[in-house]
Amino acid sequence: MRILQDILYKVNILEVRGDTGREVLSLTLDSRKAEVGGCFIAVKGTLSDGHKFIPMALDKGAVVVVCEVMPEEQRPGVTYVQVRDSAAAAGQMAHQFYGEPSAHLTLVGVTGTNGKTTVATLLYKLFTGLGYTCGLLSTVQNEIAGRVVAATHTTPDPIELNALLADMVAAGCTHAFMEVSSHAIHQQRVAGLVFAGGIFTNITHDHLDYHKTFDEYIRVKKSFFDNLPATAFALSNADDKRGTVMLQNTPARKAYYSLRTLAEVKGKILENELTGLVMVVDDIEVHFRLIGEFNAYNLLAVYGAAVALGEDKTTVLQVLSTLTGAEGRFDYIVSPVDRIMGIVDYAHTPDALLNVLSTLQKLRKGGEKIITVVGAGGDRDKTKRPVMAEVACEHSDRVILTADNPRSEDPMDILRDMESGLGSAAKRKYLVVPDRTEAIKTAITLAGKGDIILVAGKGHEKYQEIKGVKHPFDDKAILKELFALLEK
Ligand SMILES: CC(=O)N[C@H]1[C@@H](OP(=O)(O)OP(=O)(O)OC[C@H]2O[C@@H](n3ccc(=O)[nH]c3=O)[C@H](O)[C@@H]2O)O[C@H](CO)[C@@H](O)[C@@H]1O[C@H](C)C(=O)N[C@@H](C)C(=O)N[C@H](CCC(=O)O)C(=O)O
Ligand SMILES: Nc1ncnc2c1ncn2[C@@H]1O[C@H](COP(=O)(O)OP(=O)(O)OP(=O)(O)O)[C@@H](O)[C@H]1O
Repeated sequence: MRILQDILYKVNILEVRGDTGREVLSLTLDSRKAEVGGCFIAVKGTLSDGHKFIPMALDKGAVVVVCEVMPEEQRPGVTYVQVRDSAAAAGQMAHQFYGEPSAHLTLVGVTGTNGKTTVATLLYKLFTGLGYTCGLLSTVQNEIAGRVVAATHTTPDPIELNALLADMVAAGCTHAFMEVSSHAIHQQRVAGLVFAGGIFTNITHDHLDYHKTFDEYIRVKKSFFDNLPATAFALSNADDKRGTVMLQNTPARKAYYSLRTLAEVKGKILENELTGLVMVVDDIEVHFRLIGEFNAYNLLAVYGAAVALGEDKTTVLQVLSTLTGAEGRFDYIVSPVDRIMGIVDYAHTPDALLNVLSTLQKLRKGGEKIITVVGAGGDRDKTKRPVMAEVACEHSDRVILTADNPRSEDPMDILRDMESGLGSAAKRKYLVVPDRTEAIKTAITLAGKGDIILVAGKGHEKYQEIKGVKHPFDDKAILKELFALLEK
């Protein structure tokens, strides 16, 4: 039983009209999901204002309304709570409603433009390998002690988030690892959570459709660290230009990881091959199965976090050395004929694409060609489209520009935006093949023995979203099917 005044315990309240001693059966931010006996929290969103939907929530049986602006007319029998910030209230109320689950877990949040999924997934695998029962909240999927729960967001809304954390506590989890997107920080989806640690991977040009300026994007990410408790650790990448700024005002225990400078967690790459990485970490030489310099950073972040949580260094490195990464992140298959290497990677930002391509360039031994299949998403930051095409052409031997998730946009418009970034030198390198399956097929036709095909942008996704409809689509499965045809 949840009593309203208990759930409101940490909320900054301006005014209450009605009974706060009443029971609340459910919480929702969406009037369409309001239930009899439940509480509707009205939040001002990016498209509309939840306050408009208060009557709808009440018609559906809600008995409590939490809002920033008191409605002019109030219905009898309903409790109205006016708060300073309803998005923050949603986080704090959900945390109380679900029994403060994060306080019963060692919860670590990972934020940054790239690497969140890889780092959170590696942490989940590492701590599971160390013998703990763990939970994971990631873009690819959520996991509760090994049970997979589909993910809708990188970071779910505060109500779903706290419900998932409560499920983890109920399943006996002691640790939880979660991605914290910049949208989530800005919309206060993590308000009220008790973090044991926060990790910063890196920050580059992305999500400017939402955050408008790079400075604002940095400010939002930094606020996650500003709000960590003093009992938590804050671990940042010393080699990222903004790595120090991120931790500037955090009350948490600060530590840095680095491949290039002095830091608490110091790593050095000895070998970087298609078979894995050999690194020296804290004077111990280790072979890792993950590939590429950016994964060296991810591994250092994971190692640093485990050490900050008091785990034994040698045991951590032993388990880490056995792990593979997350699905669709530098995921590869090799064709049975001609040993063409097909790599599926979620790189959908210029920086991530550059990272993958530079990694591949460093890893090739001889004259293997790199053939890149890449597009850009519709209804998202348009400025990155020409840059993605430019990066692809500059760092590959051949490029096939194709559709990603065009969403509501015409794929040809997106492809034209991409082409606008290409000068005359690139003209001989690229082809435009809008159909993604055909584009992958074209790449295979162009590939010779030992060549590398990078299919970038969609990673683990199992669909392609065209005109609002999600069609089944799986880059890795298509590569596999087409590779099998080479045998016939
Ligand atoms: C732009 C954005 O982030 N939107 C998120 C936001 O919605 P919003 O606040 O803008 O919603 P809105 O449509 O303006 O409505 C305002 C309020 O009215 C309510 N409403 C609306 C209609 C109605 O009939 N009744 C009603 O009560 C809504 O529930 C909402 O509370 O809050 C919702 C609840 O938390 C999210 O589901 C929604 O995610 C949308 C679907 C989305 O696509 N978000 C993406 C961009 C996102 O969050 N991505 C990041 C990862 C980014 C990355 O790293 O790649 C993520 O963490 O997943
Ligand atoms: N530390 C890193 N630095 C730069 N690029 C990285 C790093 N780790 C992974 N990448 C690249 O970025 C892509 C996205 O990686 P990952 O999914 O781990 O990041 P993310 O932050 O979770 O992104 P998203 O929130 O969009 O899922 C990977 O497919 C990989 O190519």
